[in-house]
Amino acid sequence: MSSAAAAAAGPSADTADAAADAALAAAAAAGDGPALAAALAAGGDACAPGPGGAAAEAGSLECVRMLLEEGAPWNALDDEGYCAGDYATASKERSVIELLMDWGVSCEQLLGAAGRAAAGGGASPSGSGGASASRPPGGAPAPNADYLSQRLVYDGDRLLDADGEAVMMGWELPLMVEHAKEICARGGDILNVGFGLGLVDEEIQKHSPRSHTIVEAHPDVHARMLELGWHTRPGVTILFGRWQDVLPQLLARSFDGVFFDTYGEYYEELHEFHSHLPKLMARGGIYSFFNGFASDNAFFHLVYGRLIQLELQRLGFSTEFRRLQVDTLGDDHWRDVRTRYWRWPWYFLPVCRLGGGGGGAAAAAEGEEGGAAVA
Ligand SMILES: C[S@@+](CC[C@H](N)C(=O)[O-])C[C@H]1O[C@@H](n2cnc3c(N)ncnc32)[C@H](O)[C@@H]1O
Repeated sequence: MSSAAAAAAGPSADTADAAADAALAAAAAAGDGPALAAALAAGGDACAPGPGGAAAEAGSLECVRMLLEEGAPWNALDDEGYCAGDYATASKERSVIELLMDWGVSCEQLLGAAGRAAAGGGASPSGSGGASASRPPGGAPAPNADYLSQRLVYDGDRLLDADGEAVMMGWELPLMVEHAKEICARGGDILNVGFGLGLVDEEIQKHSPRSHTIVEAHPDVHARMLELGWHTRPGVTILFGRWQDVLPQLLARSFDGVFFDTYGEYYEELHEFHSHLPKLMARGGIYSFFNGFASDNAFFHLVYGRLIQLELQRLGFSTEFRRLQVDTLGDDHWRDVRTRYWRWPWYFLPVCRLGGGGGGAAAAAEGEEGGAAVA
């Protein structure tokens, strides 16, 4: 703890200092990150004993900063499966949350850049039913090649892969209704990447866009689209192939609304897709994506939200997240599904506008549901 911080922290600073030293020593001895979570686990007791309040928070902040600077990973989980950010969130220590959030974002940015430079690297999974682990190293051209070559099963209101992983499920319909509403707010030409169950596409159709382009890579899904007659719908164009492969056709157009929801891809693929958006979209156009990154940990999920928000900001987008309520998903929802890929009662729906500015469905909805920036 710096002397300035110690002075500001008041009488509890000495105890906090001692606890911080002990936590730091423990972290150094263990050489791992769980000490960081452990330091905050007991409501911050290890960092800043006492009843809480500003002094305790200042103690926690300095303690966490020291641990991070000593190399404790920001994202290590303790035995309970929680990270330091989860504990800081639970005890509402805003400054500690901010520190961990900023640290996490910086680390992920650096890792991403390093991975890209090495044409490989780790990332976090995406996609509605994205349940896979980190992206395998080696920079394989199609990270979901296995998925794209296996048989899929349409089972009522869900689409499963050969391993029983859910590619898309009907419970997401209320989310897709809102995604469609946002990207169609300006009307015009709409692009959707990833058909799945066609939920978002059915919703897009209800907004009567001037044109509606759908990119889909899986042969079984494409066959389903033809079976359902999507190719005969007025204004609809189906591009069969990976979005990466049909990109030249997409870049020949300009879209007013874009939605991205693939399966078995990773943050790196989303990052790459984003890099094309300024060319793909008309000024004032609205972009959204299925926000399922790191959905097994609330804090990591928020870090990814911030990371993507910053990335889109650099590309000229303003991003806000609308918080939507998700119905309780009981056991019946997950019958025969290998991985329960969603566990939260909320969903942060991204609304990203090229060129910034307000208005649109998101602004209209803000009064109703309350807009939420990530963190
Ligand atoms: C989660 S589903 C999309 C669900 C859709 N939003 C809905 O409302 O039903 C993901 C879809 O993306 C497709 N997909 C996966 N990788 C792709 C890629 N690189 N390019 C285009 N489509 C892809 C999958 O085959 C799958 O149909």
